[in-house]
Amino acid sequence: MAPQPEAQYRVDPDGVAVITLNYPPLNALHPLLLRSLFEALRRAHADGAVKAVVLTGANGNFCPGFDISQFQNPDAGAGGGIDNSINDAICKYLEGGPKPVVAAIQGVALGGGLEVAMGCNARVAVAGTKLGLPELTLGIIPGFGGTQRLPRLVGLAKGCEMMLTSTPIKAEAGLKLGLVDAVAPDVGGLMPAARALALDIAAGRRPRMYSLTRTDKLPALGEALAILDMARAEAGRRARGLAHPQLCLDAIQAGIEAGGQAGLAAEGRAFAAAAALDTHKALVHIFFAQRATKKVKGVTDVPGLKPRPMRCVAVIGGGLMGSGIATALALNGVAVILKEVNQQFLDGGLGRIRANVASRVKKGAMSQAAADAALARVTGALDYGGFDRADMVIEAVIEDIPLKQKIFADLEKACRPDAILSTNTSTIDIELVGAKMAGGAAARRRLLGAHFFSPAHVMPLLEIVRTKDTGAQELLDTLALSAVIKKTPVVVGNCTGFAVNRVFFPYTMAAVMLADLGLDPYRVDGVVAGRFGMPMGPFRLNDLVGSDIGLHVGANFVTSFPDRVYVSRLIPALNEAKRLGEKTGKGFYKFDAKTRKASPDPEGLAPLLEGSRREAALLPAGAKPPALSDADILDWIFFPVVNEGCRVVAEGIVDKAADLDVASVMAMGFPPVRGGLIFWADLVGAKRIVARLQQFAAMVPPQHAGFFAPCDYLLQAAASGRKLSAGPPPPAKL
Ligand SMILES: C[C@H](O)CC(=O)SCCNC(=O)CCNC(=O)[C@H](O)C(C)(C)COP(=O)(O)OP(=O)(O)OC[C@H]1O[C@@H](n2cnc3c(N)ncnc32)[C@H](O)[C@@H]1OP(=O)(O)O
Repeated sequence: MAPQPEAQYRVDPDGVAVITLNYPPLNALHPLLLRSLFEALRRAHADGAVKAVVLTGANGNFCPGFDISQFQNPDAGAGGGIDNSINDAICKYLEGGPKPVVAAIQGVALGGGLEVAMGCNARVAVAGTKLGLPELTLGIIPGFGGTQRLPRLVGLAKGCEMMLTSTPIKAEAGLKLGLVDAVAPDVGGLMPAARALALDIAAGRRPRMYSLTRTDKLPALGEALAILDMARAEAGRRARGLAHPQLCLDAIQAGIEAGGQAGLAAEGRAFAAAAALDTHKALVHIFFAQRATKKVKGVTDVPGLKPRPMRCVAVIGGGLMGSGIATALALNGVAVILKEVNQQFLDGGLGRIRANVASRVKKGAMSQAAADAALARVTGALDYGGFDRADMVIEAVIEDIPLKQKIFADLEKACRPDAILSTNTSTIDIELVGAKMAGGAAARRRLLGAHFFSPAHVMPLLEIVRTKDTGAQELLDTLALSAVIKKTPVVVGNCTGFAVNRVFFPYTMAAVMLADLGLDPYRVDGVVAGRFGMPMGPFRLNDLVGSDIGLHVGANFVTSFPDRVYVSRLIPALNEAKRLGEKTGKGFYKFDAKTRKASPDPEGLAPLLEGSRREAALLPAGAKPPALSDADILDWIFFPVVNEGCRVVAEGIVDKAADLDVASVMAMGFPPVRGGLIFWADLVGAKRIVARLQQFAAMVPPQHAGFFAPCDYLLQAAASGRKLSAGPPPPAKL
């Protein structure tokens, strides 16, 4: 039976009523839990035997905030049903009731969880507890009084910073700032400390504090307004064009100018305004989609199937990818064998791992002792001796099919029969990689793709590629490993480019087509990055990846999907001119030798563009480039991407459409505020996308029209009104 939200109530002999939030796993504030909490508080205030109240959480945790699933519940109403009645109840029963209330916090107090705690008269937290208001990452603002109480407890500048960055702080920092009143060194010390504090307040031995009406941490009005102005400018810079950070600051400002109570009313209005925006829906979707990637049909739901520990992983190839993968493993407690073909390459790979780890120490992300421990987990190897220790192998050599085939044939002999054999290829068919393995079905069970994104120790996604033969056990083990190394996994099917690269090949091709039509590449990049919110435009991305790699990878798509690729002279011309991008100092852009900063290079690019345009002949001789607006440019580039995404969904390459949303956000930088590729496409509407694709197809010579041809899945959605995110309809019953 599903757990029921409940605030448990008991009164101890010392006169302390203990109210325990209980809603597994983490005690999120479901509306029923809130109702039960206020009911328990009413009881405590009415009970003559109760002197004081301690509010705590079950399941080893205090509270991660309002139950986010309520935002997706159509019966809950707008904004999950949150209205000012909750703020009124916090004021009446937590902060201002007849008995003092002390929060006893462990695990996390986030969002509404921290807001409830701040509504108490004091807070005690276990060392290491995380405290924060991350609502902005969900496209909303704190709605249980956080915009008012946090600045009054920690100061205006710090409060704004905590809300705008959504970054939690630890209890120890909270003590220094005044967010908590005491820190218990361990869980055992929590309840006694909270109980003693509550009784002290009840007996008048300690003052009873009301954070909503405190002003001692607030600066004078002029200074406060200057801080808010700065915060607005910073929010504008960080969250380009987004409304909810500004709404959050509006609510804070209202409270500074007119007092906490007026601030609560303003907060309610600002919350409702933020909750009505698509940004909020998109970010909530990404929150759950990201967690759902870990649940894979036929793998994580198989009764009795348990992940095996991956204690030692061998990485073959110490280049940029291999050393990044090895770094990610070593940093997270996994022993690594790094194999290279000669001492010079091995030294290079080990050096890169050292540099990756050192940079984390330099940034303050880890201690030198932890860095030393991570490096001690890495062993270099020039042959397969010792590979019998490996629970898994990740091959990360160059994209050369015969070389990979030889490696996998060798691995079959060198590794234990239960070891997982994986390749980090970004495009090559996994079955082709394992084609020379002798072991038949048993060998094919343990073969899979483990596709990392560069730099592998930083980028958060791991694409796990299954063939039709990959075993559920091996997939489960790899999913578990991804959790150990803190990557979000997406399990995908085997095809050219898998999910991520396949969906994004039209991104560059559509952009190159625009350049061949006479549009300025720098304008295109500006629109895609500045207006749409990608981290960089397609031409700048080409320079980051390298024109040589782009050409090589692009060739795979030309072979696999000849009906819908756009082949131009432009990228080959860049290769011939040695304009490979950042690594040669020039590509579409030129790069400062010292700072590596990119700047446009229209003169250098002009001859290449002219040559490519001439050869492409997309326009009749002498015709002017089409007058495309910024919105047209975005449609031109992203609708073919959506179209390919629809094919990926329809073919079952992803388990569910939301997996593609997560993959597009985490690997390609698709703006999370748009909810990922397919979520965004549903907001735009299949009908409009089809109409635009057909319009674009008519603008180019017939031999290129296939690039824009809508796939069946998209056409059917446009005709039926079915959501693209719904996945392929089940086969009709005979
Ligand atoms: C009015 C108010 O101001 C509005 C709000 O409070 S909005 C909510 C604000 N709070 C947040 O944004 C915090 C969201 N949660 C988190 O950041 C992380 O879950 C965490 C840091 C608490 C824990 O992280 P981690 O240990 O990696 O576990 P994680 O997998 O994320 O969560 C465990 C489970 O709890 C669920 N969960 C966590 N927080 C939740 C929440 N606030 N509501 C509903 N479910 C939640 C997750 O969906 C997951 O469920 P699953 O096992 O079924 O997939």
